[in-house]
Amino acid sequence: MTEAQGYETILTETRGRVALITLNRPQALNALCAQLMTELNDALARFDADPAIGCIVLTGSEKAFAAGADIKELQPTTYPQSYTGDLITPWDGVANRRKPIIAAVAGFALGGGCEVAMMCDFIIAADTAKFGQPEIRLGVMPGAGGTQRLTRLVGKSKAMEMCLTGRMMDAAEAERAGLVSRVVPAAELIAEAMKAAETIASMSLPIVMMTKESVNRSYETTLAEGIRFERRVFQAMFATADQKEGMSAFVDKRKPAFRNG
Ligand SMILES: CC(C)=CC(=O)SCCNC(=O)CCNC(=O)[C@H](O)C(C)(C)COP(=O)(O)OP(=O)(O)OC[C@H]1O[C@@H](n2cnc3c(N)ncnc32)[C@H](O)[C@@H]1OP(=O)(O)O
Repeated sequence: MTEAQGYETILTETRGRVALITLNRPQALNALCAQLMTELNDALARFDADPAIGCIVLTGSEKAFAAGADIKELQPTTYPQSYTGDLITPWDGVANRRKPIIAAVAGFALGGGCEVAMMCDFIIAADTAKFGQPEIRLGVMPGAGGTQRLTRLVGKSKAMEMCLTGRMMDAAEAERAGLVSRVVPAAELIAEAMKAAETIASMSLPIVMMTKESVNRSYETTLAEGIRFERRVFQAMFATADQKEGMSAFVDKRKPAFRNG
């Protein structure tokens, strides 16, 4: 079902328990202007809060997932405006959602576009995808988490090279480096991302959310703390009806019917 929500820079659609958000500024290669980020955040918050939605797919166009922050908007910004306006902090809304978000990337994912893709829980790339942090060529550096998330995903050497030279990585290199979970033919990108999202959305929502939170914890804490966190969350899962249903269904040789409780 396509929904008219009054957005101008994104399109939203729901298919069963999956929400599909498409960045929609084709004339600017989906450059991430303030309005687009506000609309994206609003849509993500709405789907995150909607109990009928179990997973979100975020995509762009064939030519560009997003070619970065909107350079024309940023160009006249002064330091006081940048500091007091805290321009990039609203972008954190993408990373702070509790339901899984899959980035389906075709074409350019550059600068802020690469950073938004990395804020998602995993990236499925079309064979046309190109990733890069070219900010240095504009006289700045990544400012929406790129120096941190890229380094954690691909390691210091490759992250340093990409941030210092602005070199782009193609889809095959991105897969080898661990930036993307897999590469698919461009014509199959949305179908593959939707299939993965439908699989996730068919699982128990509380268990999905606890799993996402636990994996993310590995970025933020020591191994010992992370394992303690995982242990507590794992123990709590035995208080859910879906744990009983999932394991009973296995024993009974039938498909589980999760009730998200
Ligand atoms: C600073 C922070 C926090 C984050 C950032 O993301 S800074 C931006 C980083 N991104 C870039 O530097 C990429 C900029 N874009 C390009 O280098 C090229 O557009 C390209 C290599 C992605 C594609 O080149 P192509 O020749 O195929 O297309 P263009 O004619 O260059 O672009 C078409 C159309 O889109 C406008 N465009 C592209 N990217 C941006 C952008 N990031 N911000 C604003 N506008 C962008 C481009 O100006 C052109 O529009 P006009 O025809 O109206 O000039």
